[in-house]
Amino acid sequence: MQKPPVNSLNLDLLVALRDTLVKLEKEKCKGMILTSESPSVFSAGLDIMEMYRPDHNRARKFWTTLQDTWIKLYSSPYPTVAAINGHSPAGGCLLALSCEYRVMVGPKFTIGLNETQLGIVAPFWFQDCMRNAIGERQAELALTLGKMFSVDEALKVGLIDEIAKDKADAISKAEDFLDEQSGLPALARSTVKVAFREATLNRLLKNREADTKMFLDFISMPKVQQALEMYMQTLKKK
Ligand SMILES: CC/C=C\C/C=C\C/C=C\CC/C=C/CC(=O)SCCNC(=O)CCNC(=O)[C@H](O)C(C)(C)COP(=O)(O)OP(=O)(O)OC[C@H]1O[C@@H](n2cnc3c(N)ncnc32)[C@H](O)[C@@H]1OP(=O)(O)O
Repeated sequence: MQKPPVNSLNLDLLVALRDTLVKLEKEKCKGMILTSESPSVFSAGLDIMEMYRPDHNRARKFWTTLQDTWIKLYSSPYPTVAAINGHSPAGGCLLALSCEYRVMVGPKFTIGLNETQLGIVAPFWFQDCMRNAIGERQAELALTLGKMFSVDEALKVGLIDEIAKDKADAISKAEDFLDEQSGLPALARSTVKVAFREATLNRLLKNREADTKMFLDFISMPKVQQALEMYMQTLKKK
């Protein structure tokens, strides 16, 4: 990802990510490493400006493109690794959680689904991804708190799989994971992957329109708009 300054996921970046994932699958990609050009941010999550005083049609397109991107990434037949070389809140954490393996550069960055702290709610499929990675108990604690984990905490709870000392080390560890996968029969590998992920995927696939409506209704609430405005101001003042 290369959208300065913080790889916030706006409609354009989501379209680019989705189209890349579609292309990789078509071209029978053998494996993908998702990382960031920024030296300190993997992705700042959804672009707040897409949710603040939105145009209804654009907001719908934004959300359905996010759904498409997640479905493609989460169900990809080829192996995927997130080399998390910077902070990774909210939607950034979702991207990392949707890969099969996570290597994060330590020690100073943070990762987590922090939505509750912002007065918004992590959608059920964000929550499912966290639950699948760290288990029911830890996911409930993390999501109700909107907890941002340090790299050490993330490793301890199973949110990431390995710590790297810098980006090059993260890429090297990610390549080791892909090398291990490349020795396996591809169809057997992807069938097992999809079987593990099917229930989570189907939950969104069967409820896409309801999920979209919930998002549009939620961001239309004056209280949510106020919370987003205050949050944007805090970020800008900083
Ligand atoms: C009852 C209802 C039931 C169900 C609900 C149904 C649906 C739910 C509805 C909605 C759910 C929506 C889900 C949202 C998930 C998200 O992803 S929300 C986004 C959360 N992201 C964050 O909280 C991260 C915010 N950013 C940061 O913490 C820091 O920027 C970060 C640590 C990433 C980097 O710090 P630093 O390097 O110091 O950079 P700056 O903070 O100085 O930022 C640089 C400029 O970038 C702007 N910016 C940062 N983040 C965002 C962002 N997410 N969107 C847009 N813009 C962002 C920041 O303002 C700075 O701009 P400036 O240069 O000042 O103009």
